[in-house]
Amino acid sequence: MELLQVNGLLKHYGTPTLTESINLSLKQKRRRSSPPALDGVSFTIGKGEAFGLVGESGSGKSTLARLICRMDTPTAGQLLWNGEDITELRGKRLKGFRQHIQMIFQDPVSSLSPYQTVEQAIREPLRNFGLGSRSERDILVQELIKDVGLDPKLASRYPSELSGGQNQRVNIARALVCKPSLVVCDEPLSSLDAPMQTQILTLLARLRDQRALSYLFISHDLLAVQSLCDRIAVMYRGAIVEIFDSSQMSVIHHHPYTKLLLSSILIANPLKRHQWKETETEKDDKATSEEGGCSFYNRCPFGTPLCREVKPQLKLRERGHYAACHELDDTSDL
Ligand SMILES: Nc1ncnc2c1ncn2[C@@H]1O[C@H](COP(=O)(O)OP(=O)(O)OP(=O)(O)O)[C@@H](O)[C@H]1O
Repeated sequence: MELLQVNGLLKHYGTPTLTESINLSLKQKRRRSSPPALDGVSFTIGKGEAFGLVGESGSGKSTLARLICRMDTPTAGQLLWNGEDITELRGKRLKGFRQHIQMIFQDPVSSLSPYQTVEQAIREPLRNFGLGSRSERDILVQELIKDVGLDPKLASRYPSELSGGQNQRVNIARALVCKPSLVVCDEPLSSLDAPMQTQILTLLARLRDQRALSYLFISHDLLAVQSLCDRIAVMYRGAIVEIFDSSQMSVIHHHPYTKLLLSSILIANPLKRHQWKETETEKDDKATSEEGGCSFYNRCPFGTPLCREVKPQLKLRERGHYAACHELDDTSDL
């Protein structure tokens, strides 16, 4: 059985409240309701699996992370945890569930209280969830400090007295102290320099093996995701446009948006990376997903009238490879 099953998640932030809607005309309502942050997202994460999520800024990655951790509720859709529906969990049951999914955030310093030492920050979740006796907590905290590669002498230091990498290790220890099954890592490398990114990636890989953890690993960096994850999902404008095994990244026929992401890795000069974006101006600006077509149509060099009219569905192409693209329909039918 899958650890986590995400079924058709929809999140709409821009919907006017009931009172507001009464006073708005239909035209005003249409203008007020922005496109959904998540538009029917479905995937699964297996036990012990590292599942990567990539996509540009604003594509809905953090929204998805927050919904999975039940820090926010979806507008529609379903979340199953070990087969149990957790979409509507409330109160004590929700608090109990939170122990099983922990999150690591982008900014290691602001994720920690400036008034807590390393030791206090790691111990806090144990107290919140009422786990272990005082001496058991002491042992767990000391073990974790060593396990995440921190010098035990740093235990009494505050975040301002540590480097970014050391603070991120504290966040990782804090996330692991309650022995979660799934850790959601939301851009955990992006505020670190390159050597530190490699160290944290290596640490996450080791901890996963040692503790049989599952990860939802979110990043802009496709290579970092490939190095850690078993499978990769690519998000564009609130939808998953492709899912593939990371071992297949260099051999499969990708969705055009993934090709664009891959080209940004392969083309060293940043000014030459986004040449595809210029196609936006060559096409009818009104032809967007709002009218039912492919949301990538305006940026896609392969777009056809069918892409403008009909939204492509995420379909199985070959073993482990799903993509939402009419162009790939043609190639897979060959
Ligand atoms: N609390 C909120 N209220 C209103 N709109 C929001 C809220 N949070 C996110 N959004 C909108 O939802 C969309 C998705 O945002 P989200 O932060 O999930 O994207 P992201 O892919 O994580 O971006 P980034 O990589 O920059 O963090 C964006 O259009 C954003 O403006």
